[in-house]
Amino acid sequence: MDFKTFTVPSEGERITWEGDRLVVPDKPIIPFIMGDGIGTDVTPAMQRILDAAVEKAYNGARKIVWVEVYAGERARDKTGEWLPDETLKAFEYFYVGIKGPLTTPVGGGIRSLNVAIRQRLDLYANVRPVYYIPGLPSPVKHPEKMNMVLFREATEDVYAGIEWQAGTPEAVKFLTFLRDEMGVNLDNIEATGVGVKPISEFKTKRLVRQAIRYALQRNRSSVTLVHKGNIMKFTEGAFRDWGYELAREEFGDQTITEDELWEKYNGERPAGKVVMKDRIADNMLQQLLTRTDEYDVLALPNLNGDYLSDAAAAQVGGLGIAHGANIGDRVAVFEAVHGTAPKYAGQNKVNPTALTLSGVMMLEHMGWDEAAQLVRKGIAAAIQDKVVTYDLARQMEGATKVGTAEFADAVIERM
Ligand SMILES: NC(=O)C1=CN([C@@H]2O[C@H](COP(=O)(O)OP(=O)(O)OC[C@H]3O[C@@H](n4cnc5c(N)ncnc54)[C@H](OP(=O)(O)O)[C@@H]3O)[C@@H](O)[C@H]2O)C=CC1
Ligand SMILES: O=C(O)CCC(=O)C(=O)O
Ligand SMILES: [Mg+2]
Repeated sequence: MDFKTFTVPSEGERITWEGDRLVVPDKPIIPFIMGDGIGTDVTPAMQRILDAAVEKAYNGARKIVWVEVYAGERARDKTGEWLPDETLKAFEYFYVGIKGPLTTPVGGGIRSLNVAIRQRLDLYANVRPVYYIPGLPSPVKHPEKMNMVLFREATEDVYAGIEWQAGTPEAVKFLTFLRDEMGVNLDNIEATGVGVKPISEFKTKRLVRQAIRYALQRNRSSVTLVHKGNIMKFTEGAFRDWGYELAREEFGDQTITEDELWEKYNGERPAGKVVMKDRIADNMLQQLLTRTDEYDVLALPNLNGDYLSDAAAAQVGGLGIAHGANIGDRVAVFEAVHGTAPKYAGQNKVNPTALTLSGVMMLEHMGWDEAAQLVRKGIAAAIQDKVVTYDLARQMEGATKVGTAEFADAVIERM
């Protein structure tokens, strides 16, 4: 495969698939996007930590061969485009990659590149684990009760980008159609913006399938469908109904509903079965705080998943810790939950843990569990020793506040 915007390193090899198995060579080529804003702070720190862990775990027999692919401001400067096709092709070709955050302007300008990457590579499950690492500061009394994995649908919902600005001919045409042809009671058509929220059976079911499989493989107790289906009946309500339907159709022997749990099993979950629940999203946001340990795996439409990920992360260290992955059927691109935090860009200040733990998810996806464990150990020890970046230091007593690069050093020393 020929690329013009970057040179494929001669040293490494490509990760491939053999049937259902990911085949990872000893020197896999991993494409990465540096990211805008704090991307240039956290991405090199993450790479340094992962490199040290791989070196230590395999005594030099394995090595990640990084290759920068371009998106966002660096792509615009280099190629004149925000998201060159080649970048998407690189992720498709190399199958596993990682990205720093990319800026999206509010109210106008380019559409989200982060969303575009997920949509165009069909990375439909945005997976975000949220759990407590001992020693993390928290605004709640029992942060250790938090242990959830969010499966957020990442290709549709209001993120599909089907919307028109107030006063444009498209908005007026669409709203006039709704009023005149569909009988919708609308006034002020000339001064109304409008967006469309597609939620489909196929895309809901494939997301819920991944969530249930994950729960079964890891003996997690429940999968909760989080929706606002009382109000958005045919989108979020349908998300709930299709989720339950999928569980019945494909996992009938391995899942039970909450009603069955109480009626048939007296509240005692039978071994090997996952309890399917659903909650309305506003209630779920308070239950994150009040009944934290009653929730395990969550499956959510795109917008709910976006909101809930940051809210849940706040209970266990915040956005400096929150990590994740975008997983499709073949390709996976790992990324932190946070954005570009522009006010801290280039200051060697922010926490690289979120992107580094996303890198740990990448190592585990590759089957490099020994290296992943070393990184987890180093991060846990640095937090225990209270050697942390500003975000955690400001919530702790007796912490040693360090910069991004120095935190990476502290992790490496403790691996
Ligand atoms: N996937 C992606 O690439 C994402 C991109 N974005 C984009 O990022 C831009 C900025 O978005 P914004 O809403 O400000 O959200 P951000 O997540 O970028 O930042 C919000 C706040 O979270 C804290 N924070 C974020 N990252 C870290 C970190 N690594 N270490 C410590 N603290 C951190 C900071 O808090 P404090 O101020 O309290 O110190 C920061 O001000 C927007 O253009 C948005 O579209 C947003 C989310 C995801
Ligand atoms: O794409 C963006 O700019 C924001 C996306 C976001 O907040 C997220 O994916 O969590
Ligand atoms: Mg978000």
